[in-house]
Amino acid sequence: MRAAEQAAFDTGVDDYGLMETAGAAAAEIIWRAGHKRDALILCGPGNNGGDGFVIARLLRDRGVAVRIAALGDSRTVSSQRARSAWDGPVEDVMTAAPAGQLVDALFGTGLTRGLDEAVAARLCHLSEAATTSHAIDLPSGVDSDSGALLSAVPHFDVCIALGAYKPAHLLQPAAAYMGRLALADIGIAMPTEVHHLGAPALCAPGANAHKYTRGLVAVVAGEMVGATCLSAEAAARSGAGYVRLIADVAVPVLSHAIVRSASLDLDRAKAVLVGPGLGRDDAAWDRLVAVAKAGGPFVADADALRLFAEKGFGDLTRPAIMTPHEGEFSRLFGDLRGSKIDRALAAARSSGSVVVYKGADSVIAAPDGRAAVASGASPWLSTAGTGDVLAGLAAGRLAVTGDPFRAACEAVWLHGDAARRAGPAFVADDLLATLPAAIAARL
Ligand SMILES: NC(=O)C1=CN([C@@H]2O[C@H](COP(=O)(O)OP(=O)(O)OC[C@H]3O[C@@H](n4cnc5c(N)ncnc54)[C@H](O)[C@@H]3O)[C@@H](O)[C@H]2O)[C@@H](O)CC1
Ligand SMILES: [K+]
Repeated sequence: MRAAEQAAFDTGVDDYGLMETAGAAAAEIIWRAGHKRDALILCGPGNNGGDGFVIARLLRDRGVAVRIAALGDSRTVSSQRARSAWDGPVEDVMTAAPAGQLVDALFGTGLTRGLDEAVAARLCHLSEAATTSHAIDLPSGVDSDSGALLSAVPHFDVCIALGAYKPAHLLQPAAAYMGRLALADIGIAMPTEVHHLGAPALCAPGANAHKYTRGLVAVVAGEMVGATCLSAEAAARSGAGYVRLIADVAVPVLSHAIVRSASLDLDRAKAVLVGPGLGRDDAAWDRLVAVAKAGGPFVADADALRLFAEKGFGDLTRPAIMTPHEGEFSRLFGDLRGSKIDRALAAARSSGSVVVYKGADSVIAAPDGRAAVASGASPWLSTAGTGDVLAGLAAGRLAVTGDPFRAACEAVWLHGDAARRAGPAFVADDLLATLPAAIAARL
């Protein structure tokens, strides 16, 4: 963000002009949400506080009863200018009375440490006392680059991101405190490769499609066929044309459309899934090695990730996609530094695989530096078997598209949307029923 701002300054945009633009964009969003409800604007010492002074002036010009409470003096040139354009009184944050709307312009991207305990408590109190609370750029107390909470932060109704989403807007734990995210355009082009995962555009099969052109997915079973079956069923509903389940043991209930093979028959497979229900014994490792040695694109999940973490990749073909949760990720890649986005990108770069680093904030990272973050997933997804469904979907979309990053993004989106459609308290099997509607919505 700082580099993008500097690039704008280099082309003649001035610092204060940018603050006026940011303040106007934020004021417009607040106005639409709250209209003439009275507002208390909390202004910090830096440019975030400067934005607050601009917002206050513009809301007052629209007839809103606005009060300002500042945390000390304004210390940057632009924020001093914004403050001098405000001719009303300035109260003290520690003593100001609450209002119907609270606007937090204490600290933004310049935050370097947590707020003083008393200030953080005051922010929480004033926010809870308001009907609507807005955070300008970021909730004060949130670390912009990692999404960590450096001090107590209230739950905001709206967070107005200025210019671009920062990692904290998408990553946990911070993202849970943002409420509705609003992106304010301040006319700065962001060179970032990190995106909020958007809805994919999917294609229906062409008029001449047949099952092989739509993609054959081979799903490799092992010890626990239940998990493998969930994956296979998800792959069968992913848009792929053919699912072959490779299992040399009896398989309980399965759609009749899923074809079984006792041998490791990967013929015509456009994608292979290995891991869910695989087991971790020598036979499981042999199967995994056989899949990797076959050389085609494959998705590794669950036990396959555990086995790779134990035994290393050696000179085996790397998975096209890996889908680790937190524990699997750290076993595979160790303690990497930086935000979850940084860690996912480092893992993708070092492994040469697309990495879906799962969680409440799943990060999809590609070896070439692209990344997308899926935030706002249903917390009901935290139930057994949903990972098997995601892995099946990823393999299915890989067979359809042939593009690991795109496939992983589509799979994560469809998985999240299927969960949303399933409502509360579903079991992983229920996602199979809502997947076709999730796909239909994206055609
Ligand atoms: N030209 C620009 O740089 C623009 C910046 N904008 C706004 O400016 C913000 C960044 O402004 P700043 O870099 O001035 O930083 P902030 O306003 O976020 O913070 C101000 C200063 O407070 C001090 N500080 C940090 N943590 C503290 C703590 N816990 N307690 C007490 N003091 C603390 C630091 O010295 C920091 O530089 C953005 O989030 C955005 O809201 C927008 O106005 C758009 C234009
Ligand atoms: K803020």
